[in-house]
Amino acid sequence: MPVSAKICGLSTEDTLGAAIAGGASHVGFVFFAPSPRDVDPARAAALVAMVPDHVRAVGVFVDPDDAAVERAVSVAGIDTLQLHKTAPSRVAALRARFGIETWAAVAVKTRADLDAARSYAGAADRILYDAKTPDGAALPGGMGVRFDWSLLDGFRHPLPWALSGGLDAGNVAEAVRRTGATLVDVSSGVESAPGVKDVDKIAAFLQSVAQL
Ligand SMILES: O=C(O)c1ccccc1N[C@@H]1O[C@H](COP(=O)(O)O)[C@@H](O)[C@H]1O
Repeated sequence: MPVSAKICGLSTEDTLGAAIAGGASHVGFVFFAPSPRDVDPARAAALVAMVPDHVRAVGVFVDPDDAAVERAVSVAGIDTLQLHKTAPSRVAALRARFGIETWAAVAVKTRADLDAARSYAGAADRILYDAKTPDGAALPGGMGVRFDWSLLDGFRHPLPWALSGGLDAGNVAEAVRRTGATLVDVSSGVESAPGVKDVDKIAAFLQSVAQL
């Protein structure tokens, strides 16, 4: 099964170009002020304008209000929502209102955390399994934390899904082998510092994925 990749937290033309040239299926833009990757809708619009039709432009949000999503969709032109810390009813409401593909992030540390995935059946189009970040952390994602991939063993996924959390060029092959993921998502694993994407790391990650 071919594996595709999302490069998340892009904020510059050169790193977005590296993601597209390297074969990313999805590119992500973070709309969350506390994040070092936060982009405003006007800046995101300039970047999304570079994204070819075969690559999806994903907006990453943390329990957003309608106005924030409206700006990202209508001004920036994102075509997929990635929602962290957002209740199933709210995910369903945003998906219905904006009518675009919608992902629900499920933060995983223990097997019990996977139960949350079932509550998104019918509300989201895809589950993004991400590592739970430490209590009190500034961000619910994008911190390079990974979870125990064996927790997914035998789990009956209620929806199509993707894997994220602490992935990088060196571990993505093992992550895919261990979990069977067909879509992987990386942010800090292709950075030289928080919020600073690295074109060589992006290329290396996408090369690792292309070899799977
Ligand atoms: O990247 C961020 O700043 C961010 C902020 C708020 C919610 C999610 C965020 N990132 C997402 O986190 C995962 C994993 O990131 P990492 O590879 O472990 O650094 C990824 O899906 C990002 O989209």
